[in-house]
Amino acid sequence: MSTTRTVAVIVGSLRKESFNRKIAHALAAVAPSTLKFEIVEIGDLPFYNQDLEGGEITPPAAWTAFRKQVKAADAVLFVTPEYNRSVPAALKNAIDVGSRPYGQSAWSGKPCGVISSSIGAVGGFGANHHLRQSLVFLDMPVLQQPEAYIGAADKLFGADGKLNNEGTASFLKKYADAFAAWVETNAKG
Ligand SMILES: Cc1cc2nc3c(=O)[nH]c(=O)nc-3n(C[C@H](O)[C@H](O)[C@H](O)COP(=O)(O)O)c2cc1C
Repeated sequence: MSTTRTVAVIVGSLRKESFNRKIAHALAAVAPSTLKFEIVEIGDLPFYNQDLEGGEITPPAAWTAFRKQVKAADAVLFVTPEYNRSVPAALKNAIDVGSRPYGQSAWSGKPCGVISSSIGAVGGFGANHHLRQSLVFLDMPVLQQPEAYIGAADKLFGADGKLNNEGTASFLKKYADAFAAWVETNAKG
């Protein structure tokens, strides 16, 4: 019997009707049942500020809760838009918050995947690869193939918020299967 693996899903957009959030849900719906996806919200995390923790100082409760949620997961899936050819500030802040205090990073060693999506044709390639730069330093094994740059995101969903593009649906299935195998190979324990 396969082990159930929990996946912390980090959505880089804070927008209620975010296409990236919808993509995250669409992927979870077709993924193998061994993966349990939980979106970990990042919108209420105060900006990282080293003055707010260390020694006798109690860090913001939202940071502590976020770190705990990420640490509890077996793997991480980032689903993010591209902002000005890079990673949205909210996502970068979440990465920074999770990476501290020094030596206690919540990210360390967790297998992960990166899906980027935008309404443009390039599918968030810039954000995808800027994010990968941080993931190297955070020591997170990243799924390499298939790469996931999903363009024209505004054309993929119906009025009910459901994916209505067959090509994208079958790509997400392929991605989810590869991600499940990657997590199984790289998860600790
Ligand atoms: C501040 C900002 C910067 C953006 N920069 C880019 C960009 O560099 N490349 C791109 O393809 N789309 C860019 N967009 C458009 C996004 O692809 C679009 O807003 C998309 O819907 C964001 O994803 P979401 O639906 O998950 O919020 C930008 C949007 C915003 C708000």
